[in-house]
Amino acid sequence: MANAHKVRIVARLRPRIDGEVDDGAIQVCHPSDNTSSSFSSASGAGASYISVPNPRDPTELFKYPFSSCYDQTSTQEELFENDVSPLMNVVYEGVTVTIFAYGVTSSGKTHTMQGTKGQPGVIPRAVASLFNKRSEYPQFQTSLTVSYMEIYKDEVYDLLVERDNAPKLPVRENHEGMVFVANLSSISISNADEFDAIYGQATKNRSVGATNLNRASSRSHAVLTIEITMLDAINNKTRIGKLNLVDLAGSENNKITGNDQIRMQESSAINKSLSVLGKVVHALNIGQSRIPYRESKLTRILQDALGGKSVGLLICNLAPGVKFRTDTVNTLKFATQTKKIENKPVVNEQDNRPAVKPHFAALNVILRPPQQPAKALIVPSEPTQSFAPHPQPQMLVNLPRRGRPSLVPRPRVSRVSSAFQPMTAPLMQIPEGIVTSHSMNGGSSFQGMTEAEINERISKAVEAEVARRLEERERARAKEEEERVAERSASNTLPEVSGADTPSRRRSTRSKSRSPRKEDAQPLPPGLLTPLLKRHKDMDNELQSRLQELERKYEHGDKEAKLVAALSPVSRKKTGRAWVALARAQSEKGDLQVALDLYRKAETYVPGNVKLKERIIEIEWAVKNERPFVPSPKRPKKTKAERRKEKKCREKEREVEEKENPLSDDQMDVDEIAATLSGTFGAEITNAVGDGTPEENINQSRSSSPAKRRRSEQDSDLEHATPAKRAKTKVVVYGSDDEEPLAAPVRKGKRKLLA
Ligand SMILES: Nc1ncnc2c1ncn2[C@@H]1O[C@H](COP(=O)(O)OP(=O)(O)OP(=O)(O)O)[C@@H](O)[C@H]1O
Repeated sequence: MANAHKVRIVARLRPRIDGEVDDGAIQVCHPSDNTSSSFSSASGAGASYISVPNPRDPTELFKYPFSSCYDQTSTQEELFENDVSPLMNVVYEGVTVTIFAYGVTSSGKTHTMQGTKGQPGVIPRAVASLFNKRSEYPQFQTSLTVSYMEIYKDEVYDLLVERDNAPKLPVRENHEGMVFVANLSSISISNADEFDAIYGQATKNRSVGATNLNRASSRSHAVLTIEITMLDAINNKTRIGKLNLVDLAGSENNKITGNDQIRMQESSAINKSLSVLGKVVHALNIGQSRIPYRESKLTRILQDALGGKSVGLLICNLAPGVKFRTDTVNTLKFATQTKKIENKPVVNEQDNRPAVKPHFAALNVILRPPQQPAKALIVPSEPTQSFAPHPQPQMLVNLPRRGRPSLVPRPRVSRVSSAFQPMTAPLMQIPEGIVTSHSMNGGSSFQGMTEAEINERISKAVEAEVARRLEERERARAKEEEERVAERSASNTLPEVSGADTPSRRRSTRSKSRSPRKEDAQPLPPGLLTPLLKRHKDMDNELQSRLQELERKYEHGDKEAKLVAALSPVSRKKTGRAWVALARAQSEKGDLQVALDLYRKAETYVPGNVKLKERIIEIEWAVKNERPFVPSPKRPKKTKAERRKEKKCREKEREVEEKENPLSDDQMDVDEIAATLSGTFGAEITNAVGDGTPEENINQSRSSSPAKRRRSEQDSDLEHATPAKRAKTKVVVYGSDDEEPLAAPVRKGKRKLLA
């Protein structure tokens, strides 16, 4: 599955809840569907769409077509069967699927994802479906694990451990660029009931609080991951499918949530992370080279679902209330942009057959990490905390190395069903020591080792290698010397036969002795050819040993390339630097050939370094032409003042950037998100108004600026507009799937298209 796959978007409008003012202005339209179905999932020109009046201009109607649109009467079952169930097969194909619910606070995200006992949502249905589907894949021995985390105030917590003891978990990236949450626990589950018990308990750990808008408002983003490991014993392969179910916290307008200080802080974190999500989506859409995933933990963790290797489904939840109108428009604009994002899903499958090639013994000895004791099986429903320094890798390493990092934490402790043994074969055919660490650690190449220990091992490896090379060089020199002595003694003998020992004479004598003319053929004195024959033998030996050396180097080079790939960028740089230092020392000593070898070695670790390339070319030239190497003069070091000046310049640039982009403000609230989204998605958005009661509107208009009052009036114009007035609207269609404007129902010639 290497083709691009766009994120699928479905919209769901929830029913009105008690005390809510619903003016019926948000409509779910199914133009190609004349039946009274509560949803439609046609695509193309006849696609269903959500229509919303522009909160600032009642004569304008926004239309948002999506893959499926669910109205207020839709059921949990309909949504699951129509849009979620087909993705369960994709998980069984070994692909990561991410489903996330997005919407303003109280729009029904938790209801859709979690549901209630009577109306179970996407999560319990998906897990039940995954268990049911096991029988459709009899070729696999299947095991399922669950992990569950929340991102609360931009910190990650494990929901499978007691809330009081839950530490903040770090988000890390392994050398494959895959993002994972370190030390996140996961539990093996063998049936849906077991899952329900664990999920029910874990959900109680989630941060929930009451606001004016929702009695049980989620104060965090929750990410539940189900991982299926499928062992194909016949073909000796393992496939891993993942399902990420994400219930995002809702964006909030603090003017109407009535939040206290704690809620305000939560709200600020929620809104900030959502605005970063908006920025990421925007950056992906305009093809920016830098996607700001790192600006929030949420986007880092969702990285794979946004332009990564997974299949994505966004459920866009909408609230019908008048007071949510602006936020609803923002939600729809966000969804419209998200549907343009293309992912490149890949199948996570690995071959378990053991590596054929022998291991690279030397590096293996030096770099092999300490052996870890076998990990105990973890009893389901009793999540234990592992303190292993490094978690399991997130995805299989035989995946293509390009592409964006993976989403979702792979559990730090492998919990396997007792039905079969865990995978034991290395995941990649690279030196054993490296493979072991690589395959057992998500974040580091060397299991259980600190950076200092890794560096120490690297330096030892480098030193050993250099010592070996120097020794070799010495041996070669001694041999050369021996040859020279032998040659000299041979030429000392020759004058007895051929006269004075001038170089030209020596040359001619040698040529004569090699190809004697018949007429010159004379019996040579006994023992005369012995040194020459010895020399030939030596040359043969040398040639042979050089060939062997070459073969060894070739082999070594291959291993080394793998070693380089297994190191983190920092370790690569450090190792490169160590080689350069040694090379420089050799070049200063005048041993250019050794220096050249060492520089070349350094280059394998830092291939893009231009200076290093130049140095190699210079030394190569010097060696080839037997000239002394004179290094090109060093660039003068920058003074403190110059460095300070440069730093200031950089800071100034950053400030300008931040000014242009107000999203970096931690205290951002929903108004700012609206402003950002308006910039991002091309329409002007106002602040949300109150709940529409006359008293509140009066109070609000008294306290607000004239501009805000004007907007407020326009909003209320629309709210109280008659259907006839609303019918006299211009229509703006956002992000139609086929980029064709939908037919405008009214007001000919006044249609605007914002793609
Ligand atoms: N489709 C629906 N049918 C019936 N009731 C619904 C539906 N969707 C939501 N609700 C009700 O609306 C209220 C708010 O829903 P919910 O808590 O799921 O919103 P939310 O988007 O998760 O909010 P928050 O972001 O604040 O956590 C709940 O009382 C829920 O039962």
